Amino acid sequence: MAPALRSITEHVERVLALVAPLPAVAAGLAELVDGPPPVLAEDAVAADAVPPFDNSAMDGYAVRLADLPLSGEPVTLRVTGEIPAAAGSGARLGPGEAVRIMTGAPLPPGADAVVPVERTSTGRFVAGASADETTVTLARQARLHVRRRGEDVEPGTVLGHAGAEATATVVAALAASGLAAVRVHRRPRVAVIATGSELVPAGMPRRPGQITDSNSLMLAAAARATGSDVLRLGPVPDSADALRATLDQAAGAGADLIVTAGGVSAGAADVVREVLALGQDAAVSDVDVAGVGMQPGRPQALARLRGVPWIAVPGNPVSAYVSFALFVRPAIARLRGLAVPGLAFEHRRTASGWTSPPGREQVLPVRVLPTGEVEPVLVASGGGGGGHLVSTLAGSDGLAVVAADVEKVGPGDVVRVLLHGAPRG
Ligand SMILES: Nc1nc2c(c(=O)[nH]1)N[C@H]1C(S)=C(S)[C@@H](COP(=O)(O)OP(=O)(O)OC[C@H]3O[C@@H](n4cnc5c(N)ncnc54)[C@H](O)[C@@H]3O)O[C@H]1N2
Ligand code: MOO
Repeated sequence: MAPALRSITEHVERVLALVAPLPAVAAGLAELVDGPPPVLAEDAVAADAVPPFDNSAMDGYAVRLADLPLSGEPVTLRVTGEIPAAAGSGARLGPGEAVRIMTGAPLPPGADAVVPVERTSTGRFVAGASADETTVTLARQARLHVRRRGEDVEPGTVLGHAGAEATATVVAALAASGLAAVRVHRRPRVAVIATGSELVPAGMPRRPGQITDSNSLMLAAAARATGSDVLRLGPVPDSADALRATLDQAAGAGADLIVTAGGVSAGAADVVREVLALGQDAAVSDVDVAGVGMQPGRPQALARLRGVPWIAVPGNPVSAYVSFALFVRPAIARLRGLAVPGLAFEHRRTASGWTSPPGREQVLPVRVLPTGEVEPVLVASGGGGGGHLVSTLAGSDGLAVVAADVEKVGPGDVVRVLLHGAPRG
C-alpha cells in the first residue's frame, strides 16, 4: 500500500528544517548593489545624522530672521558672498548681511532662514556667473527653507532590520547616513543537477529518444533570480556512480544547497532513488523520501550529501518548476537569512473556472489579467497532472494552489497564487 501523502505545508516545514541561514560577512555598500540584494545579518544603524548639517532647501539668500521685519516689509541687505553646494559653511553672517546660497549648501553660522532667489530683487541666478550684486531686497517668508541636521535620520536610527533585504532604498539610506559597510548573509551557492540518460544539453543535436535538458536551465535561472550563485552540472546519465561523482563535485565546489531534477519516482532507472536508498552510502544522510499530496510534483525527496542539504525534485518540467517555487525557493530564502522564509501567497479572484483533482492540492500555472484576476494558462488533459506541459509555464505569471478538498473552482472564486517573482517563497 502506498504511504500517506504529506501536505505542501508539511513538506515546506521539512525543507526549512534542512537548511540554516548562511554565516554573516562584512560587505561594503558598493558590494551590496553588485547583484540581487543580500539580506542584512544585523540591524543596520545610521552612523551619522541625515542631513549631516543644517543646509539650504532652495537656491537663494541665507539671512538672519532678526533682520527681516515681522510685518513682511521688504528690507535691503548687503550681499557678502556665495556658498556653493560643496562648500564649508563660510564666515558668520553679520547683522544686515545676506549670502548667496545654493540648494544643499551648509547654512553659515548666524543664518536661520533662506529666501528663494525668485522672491528677491535678483529674480534668478545665472548658471556659471558669480555674484555681481552688492545688495538684495527681500522680505520675510512663511517658510524658513532650511533643512535641519538630523531631521531625516538621527544617528543610531535603525535603517534596515536583520532579516530584511538590503534593497535599493535601504542602501540609499545607509549610504546617506555615512555607513561604509554592513554585515550581510553570504550569498548562497546552489548546485543544479539534471538527471536522465535521455537528456542532451541545450543546443546539441538529438538522436531518436533523446530530449533537450530544459530543467537545469530553468532551475538555474530561477535560483539565480533568488539572489544565489548557481553551479549547473550535468545532465547526468542514469548511473548511480555518475550521479554520486557529480554530487561530490557540487559539495566539493562549496554548494550550500544541491537541487537535483528527475529520477525520484518509481522507474527502474530512477537514479536519485538509487543513491538515496537507505544505508547504501555513508555520505548520504537524513534521507526523507515523500509523496506530497499535490498535482503535479508528487514525488519528492530530501537528504544531505556530505552534510550539504539536497532537495530532489521530479523530472517532469512543470513538476520541477512547481517544486522549485514551493520548496526550493523557501530553502534559498532561509539560506539567505530572510526573516520569514515561506510561501508568500496572494489571494486572487479567478476569471474562469476549472476542475481540480480530488484529494490533492492542485498547482496550476495561471496568468494574471489586467483586472488582477487569474485564469489558467491551459487546463491539463490526457497525460496526468500537466507536469509535462512545459510551455504552460512560459505563458504564466504564477501558480494557483487549490486546496485538496476543492474539486471545482468556479469563476469569481478566490484562490491562493504564488507569483513567479514572489520574494520569500
Ligand atoms: N510507476 C510510477 N511511475 C511514475 C510515478 C509513480 O509514482 N509511479 N510518478 C510519476 C510522476 S507524478 C512524476 S512527476 C514522474 C517523476 O519522475 P522522475 O522524477 O523520476 O523524473 P524522470 O522519470 O527522470 O523524468 C520524468 C519526465 O521528465 C522528463 N525530464 C526529466 N528531466 C528533464 C530535464 N532535465 N529536462 C526536460 N525534461 C526532463 C523525462 O524525460 C520524463 O519525460 O514520474 C511519474 N512516473
Ligand atoms: O507529480 Mo507528477 O509531478 O504529477 O507529474
